[in-house]
Amino acid sequence: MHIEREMRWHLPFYFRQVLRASLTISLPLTMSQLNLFENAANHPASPGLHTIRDGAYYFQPDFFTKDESDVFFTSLKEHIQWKQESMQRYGKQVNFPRLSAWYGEKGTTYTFSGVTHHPHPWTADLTDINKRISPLAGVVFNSVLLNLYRDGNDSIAWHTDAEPELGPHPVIASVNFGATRKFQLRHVQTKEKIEIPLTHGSLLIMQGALQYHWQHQVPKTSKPVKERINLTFRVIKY
Ligand SMILES: O=C(O)CCC(=O)C(=O)O
Ligand SMILES: [Fe+2]
Repeated sequence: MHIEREMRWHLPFYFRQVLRASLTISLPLTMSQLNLFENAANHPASPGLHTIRDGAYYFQPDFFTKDESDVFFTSLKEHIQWKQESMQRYGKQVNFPRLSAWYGEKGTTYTFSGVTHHPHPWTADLTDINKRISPLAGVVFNSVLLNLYRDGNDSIAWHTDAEPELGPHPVIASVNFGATRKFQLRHVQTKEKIEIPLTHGSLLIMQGALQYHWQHQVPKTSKPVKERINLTFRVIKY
């Protein structure tokens, strides 16, 4: 198992635990069992920690139960103050292909496309979700960006979340409710691609160096898909 030296120092508690556990449990396995174990772990969407080139991510397809996820979806859809954001491009104001909202502690402002966003205060749902995911991520998040993808025409283009507000080694936890959409990672140098279907109730934690070496996107799809809500929990330094 190869982990960059730089990353090893920044793996949060949970990742270190999982690494230790997976090393321990793999010891008594026979060679063929080990191969099975590794193949399963190599599937990008299998549950658990994935160490990849220049980074690591943790994925749990059913972190929230179906019932919990149904309740969160309905409640977030209704109570979040969804907004159509837009940006100036070639002298025209262009709408982003999704609705979004920014929530967090007072002071966790976030600047993108030259616009500084002030957060709405945490809601009960957001506090609940934060409490559930924080122990796994090894950090307590102080802000969350929400996106509502209304149908297959909504998307987010290739980008990284390595903004200066997030500090040098950001831990970002992505929580998903509603329709399954493809989440793609692309290595900046090698162009290697990893695809993870983000299912109803799934949790994806991206960590450390990953944001510097990999971009991510949720592409449009011509398949008929229902609405999807994605929450990316972040720690804003302020
Ligand atoms: O919808 C997603 O899964 C990704 C959202 C995202 O990358 C972002 O908000 O920065
Ligand atoms: Fe992102």
